[in-house]
Amino acid sequence: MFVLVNLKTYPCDPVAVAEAVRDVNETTDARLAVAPQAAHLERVAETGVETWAQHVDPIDYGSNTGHALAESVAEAGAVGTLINHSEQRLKLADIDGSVQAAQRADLETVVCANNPAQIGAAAALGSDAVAVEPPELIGTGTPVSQADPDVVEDAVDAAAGVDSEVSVLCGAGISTGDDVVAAGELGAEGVLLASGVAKADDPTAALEALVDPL
Ligand SMILES: O=C(CO)COP(=O)(O)O
Repeated sequence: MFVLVNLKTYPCDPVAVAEAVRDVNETTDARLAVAPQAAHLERVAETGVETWAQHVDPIDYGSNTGHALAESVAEAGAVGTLINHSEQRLKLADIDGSVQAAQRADLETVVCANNPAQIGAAAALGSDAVAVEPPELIGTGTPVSQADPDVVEDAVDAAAGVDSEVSVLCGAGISTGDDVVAAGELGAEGVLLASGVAKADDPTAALEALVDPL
């Protein structure tokens, strides 16, 4: 299972969480990575953890003030990027452009979507993976894999119907090892999560509990 920890703009210490992710990654067959804010990418990547960006824009070098250029994200140490997170939604054409920008910079891509219908559209854009995250469950602690298992199964079916190579992650409310196991049983190859680690008093303990049953 791929466990991608999104730090959003939570007021956690990104380097401390990155070190926890790096260290727990050494103890498990699961693949762990962390997605800090753009301003923290370099410091996080220097820990040696697998580092992802939270977003890249559908742009190239040039006059694009305030945008996230895929090449700069990669130079800062990111090896992959989220695109179209529920908190950073893009138009379809811009999702397509961001996937192409990320691929130009050799970044792995996960395109997020709110529901299985959007997953089908996202899977058509050539990303490495798609992630279904029902917005109403994000940050609630109520896991999508248990509260709304149909969403995960339908997302897996929708992606497979478009591109059998694209892997499917799920996210929203995931915070325990049981949640991750349930996601896997529904066909997801990984999970996206945030508050369960970024807001934990002890991120290492939270991560250990997440991967323990895997
Ligand atoms: O948005 C998410 C991950 O990208 C999910 O957030 P939570 O894990 O806090 O529900």
